[in-house]
Amino acid sequence: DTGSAAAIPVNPNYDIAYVTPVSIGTPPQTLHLDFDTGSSDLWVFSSHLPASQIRGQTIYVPANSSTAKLLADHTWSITYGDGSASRGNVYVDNFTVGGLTVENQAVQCALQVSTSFTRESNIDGLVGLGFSTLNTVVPKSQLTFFDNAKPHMDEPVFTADLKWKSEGTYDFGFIDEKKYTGKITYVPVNTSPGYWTFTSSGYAVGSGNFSATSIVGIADTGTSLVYLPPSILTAYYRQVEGATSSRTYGGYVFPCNSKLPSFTFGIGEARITIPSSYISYAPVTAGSSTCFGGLQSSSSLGINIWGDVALKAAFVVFHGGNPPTIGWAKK
Ligand SMILES: CC[C@H](C)[C@H](NC(=O)[C@H](C)NC(=O)[C@@H](CCSC)NC[C@@H](N)Cc1ccccc1)C(=O)O
Repeated sequence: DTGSAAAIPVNPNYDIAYVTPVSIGTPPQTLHLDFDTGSSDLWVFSSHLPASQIRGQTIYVPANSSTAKLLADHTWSITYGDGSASRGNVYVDNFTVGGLTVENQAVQCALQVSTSFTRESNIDGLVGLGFSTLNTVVPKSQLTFFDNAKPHMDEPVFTADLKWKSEGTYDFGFIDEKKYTGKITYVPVNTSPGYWTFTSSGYAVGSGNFSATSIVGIADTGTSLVYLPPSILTAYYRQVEGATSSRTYGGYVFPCNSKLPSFTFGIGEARITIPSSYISYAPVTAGSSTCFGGLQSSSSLGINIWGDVALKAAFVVFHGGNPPTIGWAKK
């Protein structure tokens, strides 16, 4: 089997996150979920949520699905790096993404979501595509959609073709040669942290020379920005007129009309270049002439994150073989 579905920016002006339409249950209920390689819970806004926590999201109503079954006495509770959180109970139901169906997929129904989820009216939940060891369901942890679908897939892979301010694609079970140029460079993945953790071979700022240095980080489709060690940030923003690290805004900001260099990172011998337009991320507040950078420091996270700002500069293959690997290509 294979599947292919759109990755749609939730906001027309800034790539805060991408959502993908999925069908759950019988008759199918369509929700728009944030496919997130940085976590492993599939959870949805549901009919169990208090109305006060719903602001325009589409909810999953298990009672309206003839194939929904409660997973009795199972609960979940998750927290994310940005401090957001959610928790609830668990059903299993039919789950379809772009024509690829998994029966008896664990669908975690929210009974409580934190305010940042309530505020994001275009995200109806998350589909965790990390390793199932990260799943928070107790007493028995559940498998991700990818782990459930893998045995039925033509190939045990999914690919991310995210795009700057436009609609991209997630493909499941096949690699679409039309979506990239040149060759795909695969590097090993360390699965023990539960994320798609890999080592980049170094970086370059603009047209400067390449600095060969190992950068261990995670490929996280559910994180908007790129978070890297402070020394790399200093090297980058030193080249940006008026750039400062702002305590007020919690990161590097600069005048929106400043000229920004591109940023290149290494995947083995290969090089992926993030255009400067991706790094001038957004005004700090609507209409401001001060912009927030798409590259920020990872020092407060304790982990480097290659989020959407980097992923949308490439075609990325999440290969779930034995052992798993991650592949990067230009496009
Ligand atoms: C503070 C929580 C720490 C980071 C840790 N949680 C995690 O690692 C979870 C699974 N993953 C995440 O918090 C991050 C990876 C960060 S590593 C510090 N990825 C998922 C996140 N972008 C999902 C999201 C999407 C939209 C809106 C908000 C959040 C834990 O539970 O211990």
